[in-house]
Amino acid sequence: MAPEGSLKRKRSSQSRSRNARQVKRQTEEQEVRDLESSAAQFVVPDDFKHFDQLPISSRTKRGLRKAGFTEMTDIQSRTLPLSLKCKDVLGAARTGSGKTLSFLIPALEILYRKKWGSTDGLGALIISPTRELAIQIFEVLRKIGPFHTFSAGLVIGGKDLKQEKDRLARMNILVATPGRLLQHMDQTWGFDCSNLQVLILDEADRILDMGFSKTLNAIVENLPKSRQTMLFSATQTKRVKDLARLSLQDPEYVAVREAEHEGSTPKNLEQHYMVVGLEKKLDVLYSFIRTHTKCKALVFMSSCRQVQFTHETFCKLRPGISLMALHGKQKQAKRLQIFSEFTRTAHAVLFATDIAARGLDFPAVDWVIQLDAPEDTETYIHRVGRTARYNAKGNSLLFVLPSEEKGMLEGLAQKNVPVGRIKPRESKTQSIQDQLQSFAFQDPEIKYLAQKAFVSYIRSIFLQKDKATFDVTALPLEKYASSLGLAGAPKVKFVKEAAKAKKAAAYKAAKETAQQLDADRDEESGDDDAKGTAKVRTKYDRMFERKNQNILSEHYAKLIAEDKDDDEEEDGDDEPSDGESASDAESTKDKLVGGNDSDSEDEGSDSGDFLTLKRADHALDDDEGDPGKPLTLDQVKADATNNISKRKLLQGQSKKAMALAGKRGIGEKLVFDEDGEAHALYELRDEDDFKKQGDAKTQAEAWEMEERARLQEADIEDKERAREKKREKKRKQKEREKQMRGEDVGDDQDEGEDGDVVLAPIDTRSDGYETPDFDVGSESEDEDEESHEQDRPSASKKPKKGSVEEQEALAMRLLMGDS
Ligand SMILES: Nc1ncnc2c1ncn2[C@@H]1O[C@H](COP(=O)(O)OP(=O)(O)OP(=O)(O)O)[C@@H](O)[C@H]1O
Repeated sequence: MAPEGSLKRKRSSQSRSRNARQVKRQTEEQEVRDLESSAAQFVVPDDFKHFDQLPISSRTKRGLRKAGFTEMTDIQSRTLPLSLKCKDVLGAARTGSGKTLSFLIPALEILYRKKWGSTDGLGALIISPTRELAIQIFEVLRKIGPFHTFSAGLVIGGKDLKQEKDRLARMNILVATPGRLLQHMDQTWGFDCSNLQVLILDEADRILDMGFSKTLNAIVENLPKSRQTMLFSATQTKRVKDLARLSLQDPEYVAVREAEHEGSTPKNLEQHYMVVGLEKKLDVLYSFIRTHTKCKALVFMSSCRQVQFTHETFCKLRPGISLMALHGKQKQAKRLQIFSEFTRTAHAVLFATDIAARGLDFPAVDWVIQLDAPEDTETYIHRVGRTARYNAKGNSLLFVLPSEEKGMLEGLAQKNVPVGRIKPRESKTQSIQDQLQSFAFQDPEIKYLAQKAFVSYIRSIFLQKDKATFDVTALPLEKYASSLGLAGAPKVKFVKEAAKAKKAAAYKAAKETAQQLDADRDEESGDDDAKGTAKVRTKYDRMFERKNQNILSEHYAKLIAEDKDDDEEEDGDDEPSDGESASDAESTKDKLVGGNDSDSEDEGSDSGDFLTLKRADHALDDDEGDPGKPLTLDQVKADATNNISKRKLLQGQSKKAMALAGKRGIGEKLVFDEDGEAHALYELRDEDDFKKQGDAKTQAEAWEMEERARLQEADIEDKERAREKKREKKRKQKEREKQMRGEDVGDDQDEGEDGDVVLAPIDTRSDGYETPDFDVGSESEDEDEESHEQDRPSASKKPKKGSVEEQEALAMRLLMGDS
C-alpha cells in the first residue's frame, strides 16, 4: 500500500495536468474564436512577408518553423489571406514558387478552426495528377502538420487497395490521385465525403491533360456543394478556367507572374536551346553527360521506350556518372525508389518522360535537358521548372530539330520565355553510333528496345497537335535508325499516312484557292452561270472532267500554249499597265474556254495549270469506277503514253495476260491419250468402261498393290542415295582433318575414290554468321532434307522417265511454249 503522502502528491499532479489540459483547451478555443474573426477581418500589412504575420494557429506556426519556413513566397503571401477567409481561389504561379504551402496551410487551418476531430470524417481532399506528386505533397503535409491531431492518408494507385480501404474511413485529410480516389468512392464501404470542407486541385491543367476530366467530374459530383475549393497550376489554360467555372464559387484569381510582367519560368534559370539533327541527338547528349559528371541533370524524352533504350545503352557506355530512369512503364515501387534515390543523390542523370515534368520537387537539379521538344510551351515551362526552384539557380537546354526551330521559338516568345541559342562544339562531340550498333548486334534485347524507341518517337511526333512545328514527314528516318544502332528503319505505317494526308491537304488548299480565284473572276465578269458552277459541283461534273481528261488533253495543251503565248505577248509589250495585262489575259481565257459547252471544263482550265498538272496523279482512284472491263493491250499502251498510272498499266497488263493465258488453257491440267488427244485430268470415265475393268474393290486393291511396289522401289533407291551421301561426307571430313594436320591432300585427292573432288579452303575468318540472303544449305541440311525425303511418298519425287507425270510435265511445258 502506497504511503498517504505519495498518494496525495500523485493526486495533486493529476489534477495539475488536468488543469493544464483544461487551460490549454480553453486557450485553443479562444484561439479558434480569435482566428475566425481575425482571419475574416485580416488586412494585409505593408511589410507582409512572414508566416508569423498570418492569422493562423500556433500549431501550424510551430510546424512551419520546424520545417524551416519563415518568409512567404509571392504566391503564398497573395493567396493565403484569401484562402484563410474561406474564399475559393484559382492560383497561378510559376513552377517552384511554393504553391504547395499555399494550399496546405489553409487546409490545416480551416479544419482546426472547425475543431475537426477523428469522428468527423474526411475534411480536406487534395487531388494531384501523379503518384509522385501526391507523395511529395503528403511529405510536406507531414513536415508542417506534426502539431495537429488530424489523421492524414495517401491514396494512390499501385498500393495495397485493401489496406487503404481499412484506413480510409478514419482519415481527416487525404492526398489522392483521381483514378484511385474514384475507385474508393465507388467501392469502399464507409468512405464518406459528405462532410468535406476543403477541396484542392493541384496541377489542375495536368489533371485535365492526363484525361482525368471525366473522373474529376464524377469525383466532384460525390462531394458536397457547400465547400471551399482551391485550384492551383503553374500554367493557366482555357480548360483550367472552364474547370474553375464549374467547380469554384465566386473565386479569387491570383496570377503572380501577370502582376510582375515576368515570364512563367524561374528568375534564376538560364535557358538555352540547340538546333541538333535527329541523328545527332544521342551523340550530343552523351557528350554533354561525359563533360558534366559533377552535376545533377534531368533529361526529358517523349516516350518510355526512349528512356529505357537511352538508359540501358548509356549505362553500358559508362559515362562516369550515375544514370537513372523514370517512366510510366515501371512498377510503382520502382518509381518511388528512383524518385527518392534521385532526390538524395548529389550527382546523377535521370532520364524521364513527362511523368516527372510537373510538380516534382527534386532538390538542387542543375540542368534540365529536353532531348525531345515539348508538345507545347506549357510543358516546356513545367519541365524547366524542375530546376532553379525557390531561390536556387539552374540551367536548361532544349534540343530542337531544324524543322522544329521556328515553331518552338515562336511559342516560347509568345509566353515571354527568354531562351538563347548555343551550338554544340563539334570537337567535343563524341559519336556513339558504332557502340550502339555493336550493342544492338550483340544483344537482341537492345535491338528490340532500339526498334521500339524508334517507333515510339516517330509516333510521338505523329501524334503532336501542333502539326506546323512537328512534321513527321520531315524526319530523317534512316539516319535516325542508324543513330540508334539499327541496320535499317523499322517500317512505320503512319508515316506514309501522314505523307498522304499532307499531300491531300496541300492539294485541297490549292484547289480551294483555285476555286476561290475562279469564283472571284466570275464575280468580276458577272457570269452568274459560272458563279453557280464554281460553288456547287456535282459528282457528275467531276466525272465528266475525269472521263474527258485524256480526250481534252490536247485541247488543254493548246489552251495553255495559247495562254502562254498571250502572256509572252503581254510580257513583250512595251508598256502594258498591270491591270491591262491581267484583264487581257482573262478575257483571252474566257473567250477560249467559252468555246466549250461544259462549265466544268471552264473550271478545269481556269483553276489553272496546277489542277491540270496534278490530274495525272489524282485521276487514278477515280478510274477504278469501271473495273469490269479489261483493257486491250492497245488501250493499255495508248493509255500508258497518255501518262497513265503504273497501277492501271499493270492492271491492264495482268488482265491481258490472264486473257491470253485463258486462251492457252494454263492452269488446267491435261493428260494425253495414246492418240495424242488431250483430256482434262479429272475427266469422268464412262461408268460402263469402268465396270468392264472389274468391280471397284478389285480395282482398288490392284491400284494399292501397284502403288506399294512403286514406293518400295523408290525406297531402295533413296536408301542407296543416303548411304552414298554419308560415305561422301565421311571422306570429305577425313580430307579436311588431314588438311588441318598439314598433310598433302592433293595426293589423297588423286588417290581417293573420287579423284576429282576439290575441297573448299576453310575460312578461318568466318564468324559463323550468314545473312539470310546468302544462307546456302549446308551439307548436313542437304542430308536432313534427303532423309526427310525418304519418309515422303514417292509421289513427291521427280517423275520417272516415261511416267504419266513426266508426260504431263512435258505437255505443260509445251503448252507454256517453253522449249
Ligand atoms: N516560404 C518558403 N520558404 C522557403 N522555401 C520554400 C517556401 N515555400 C516553398 N519553398 C520551397 O520551394 C520549393 C518549391 O515549392 P513547391 O513545390 O511548393 O513549388 P510549386 O509552386 O508547387 O512548384 P510546381 O509548380 O513545380 O509544383 C520546395 O522545395 C519548397 O520546400
